[in-house]
Amino acid sequence: MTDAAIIVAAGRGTRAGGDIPKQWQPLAGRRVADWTIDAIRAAGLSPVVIVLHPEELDAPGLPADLIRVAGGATRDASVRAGLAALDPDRVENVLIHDVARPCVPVAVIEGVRRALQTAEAAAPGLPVTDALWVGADGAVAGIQPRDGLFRAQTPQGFRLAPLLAAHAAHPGGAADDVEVARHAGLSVTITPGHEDNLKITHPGDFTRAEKILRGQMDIRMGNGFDVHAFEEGDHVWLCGVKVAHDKALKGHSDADVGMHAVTDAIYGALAEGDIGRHFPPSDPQWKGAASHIFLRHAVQLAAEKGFRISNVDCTLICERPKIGPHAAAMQQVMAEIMGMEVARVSVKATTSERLGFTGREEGIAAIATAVLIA
Ligand SMILES: Nc1ccn([C@@H]2O[C@H](COP(=O)(O)OP(=O)(O)OP(=O)(O)O)[C@@H](O)[C@H]2O)c(=O)n1
Ligand SMILES: C[C@](O)(CO)[C@H](O)COP(=O)(O)O
Repeated sequence: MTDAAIIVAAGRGTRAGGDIPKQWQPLAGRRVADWTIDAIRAAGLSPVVIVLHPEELDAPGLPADLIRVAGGATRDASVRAGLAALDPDRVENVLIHDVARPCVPVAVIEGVRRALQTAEAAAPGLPVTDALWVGADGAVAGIQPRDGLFRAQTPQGFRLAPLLAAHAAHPGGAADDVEVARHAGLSVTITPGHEDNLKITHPGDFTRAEKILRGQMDIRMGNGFDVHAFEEGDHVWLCGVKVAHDKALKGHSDADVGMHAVTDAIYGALAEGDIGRHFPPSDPQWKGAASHIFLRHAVQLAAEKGFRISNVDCTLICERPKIGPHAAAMQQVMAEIMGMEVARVSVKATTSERLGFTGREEGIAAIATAVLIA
């Protein structure tokens, strides 16, 4: 039995403004929804259902393992659609989260899951700390005691079977799933919420969320440098592309000097040494190996450590062959290997003005930079 998640993302975000619904608007270099999905997946919840507006069911760029479901006209209708996609024989608990809360700290999610070990329902809340007024016509008409009042957050967690029954019995129009659960008589434990777990509701909330996410980011940068000498041959491999040439590059593997520099930049950002440490040249199994094996390993290692590659930039240093005609293809191949957008992969070249070993056409050098973000 597993703990599943439902991310409700079918709303229109009318209060947030903008040309597109808030979940698809940019936030700290990605879309709001991308941050929310990553936060939920990082907590180890599985399966993850995402409830989308019927016209956005084929939204691009979402992880392939998400279960996509069409939502309804209200939040509770969307939650019911998400619940229907879960298998009660396999899912014990379900955590329901607003896509509009992209900065949810993992501790908030863990707090809910921990409480569900004994409670039938649990949700994060923050005690109200400001004085509360009742307003009328722009004036204070009364004071509302704040004792015992909480601001409700998500994810809200429940045993799946009782929550399904609670939603089936509810007349509709609930603000959240805690309201539905309580209507059915379930007891809901309050777990610690967090100020960072704001719900993007109005235009100014994007700036607040961006500050929080940028503050949480772990940004690493690495560089890589590699050189391979020429030998007799009729082509070279550069950044995954076979380029016809009147020489070949000499090396233990396929001698793809550009891909090696990028791979070393990723290892460098992770403080994980270089290719030679992970694929020793003394090991005969790597003789003639295609360099994408090394690059894939570095990318996998980054993912295991919780990093995604934000961008890479590689400069090839040679007089010949001319790189310009092949640069777009090189970027495409490298992006595919790394699972990145092509626009985040740069391959360019320079000569060394006929100076030094590259100038004398004795070999090719490559330098690369990679930025990783967790
Ligand atoms: N029919 C709806 C309405 C809301 N939601 C989701 O419920 C969450 C909380 O709702 P809210 O913040 O109010 O989002 P919107 O409904 O999109 O915003 P607005 O009310 O400003 O239009 C959001 O993640 C939203 O996508 C949903 O899945 N289906
Ligand atoms: C579910 C919720 O985020 C808990 O605070 C909140 O009730 C959603 O309210 P909205 O009016 O749909 O934004």
